[in-house]
Amino acid sequence: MITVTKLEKSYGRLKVLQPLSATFQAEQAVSLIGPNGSGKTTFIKSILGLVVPDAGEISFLGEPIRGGWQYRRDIGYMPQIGRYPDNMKIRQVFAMMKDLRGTNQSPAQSNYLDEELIRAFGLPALFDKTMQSLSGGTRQKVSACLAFLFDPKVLILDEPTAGLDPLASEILKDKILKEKAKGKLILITSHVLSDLDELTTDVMYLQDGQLQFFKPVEWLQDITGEVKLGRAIASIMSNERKSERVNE
Ligand SMILES: Nc1ncnc2c1ncn2[C@@H]1O[C@H](COP(=O)(O)OP(=O)(O)OP(=O)(O)O)[C@@H](O)[C@H]1O
Repeated sequence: MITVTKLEKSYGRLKVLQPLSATFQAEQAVSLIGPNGSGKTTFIKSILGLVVPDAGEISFLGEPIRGGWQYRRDIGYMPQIGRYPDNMKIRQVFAMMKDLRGTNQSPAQSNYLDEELIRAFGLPALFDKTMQSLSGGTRQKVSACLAFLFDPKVLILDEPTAGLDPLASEILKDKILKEKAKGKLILITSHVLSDLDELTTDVMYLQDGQLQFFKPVEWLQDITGEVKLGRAIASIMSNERKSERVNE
């Protein structure tokens, strides 16, 4: 569904993505994990066309994305920090997004809106609040609802539960599981690995912009003997550190 080939990105002298290749298929829920600054958001933004890579190629459903934007209609994106016009009310943000999507869309496509999460979060009661007046968590809820709104084939979620209260986190995780069951491709980053346990089919681990591994979660569980993602990753990382010390 998405193929990334030898992707590279630097900011000045800092190599943020070393040549990185990966293929993502429908029905996968890929957890993109790595330390702060390892290049996860840069990788995601490259797929979304928000960061222009220095080298390499990304294709979506077999077509290179370079210079194109139509493919973005098939991707729902929840950014780490959503930015919205301060004075716009929540209802206006949703209306604006629907208007933008409504243009050049066939009636059949424009009819289907997934507003389940809007109701589950109780957002209609807050529709007349302006974006600048919202708490961080409520702003995150708006971002989440927009990612799911147009029933996209792919969901890219950057730290989706950060800032959400426990109930909202569970509501969002249930929604992600539901969309996963429909066979969508889900790409998700989080530092809260316990949030990923139920969801993950595959783990992509980045460090210093380099892909350390991209494997099914069962592989990770087998080689570490750990069921929980957090423990499995910790086990791999501490073994790597030990072997680095031996090689020093
Ligand atoms: N626009 C930019 N200009 C300069 N440097 C940047 C820019 N965007 C990202 N970087 C740098 O690239 C590196 C990777 O950043 P990125 O946001 O991709 O990491 P991350 O793995 O998502 O981190 P986190 O877990 O903290 O969200 C960091 O060192 C960051 O400072």
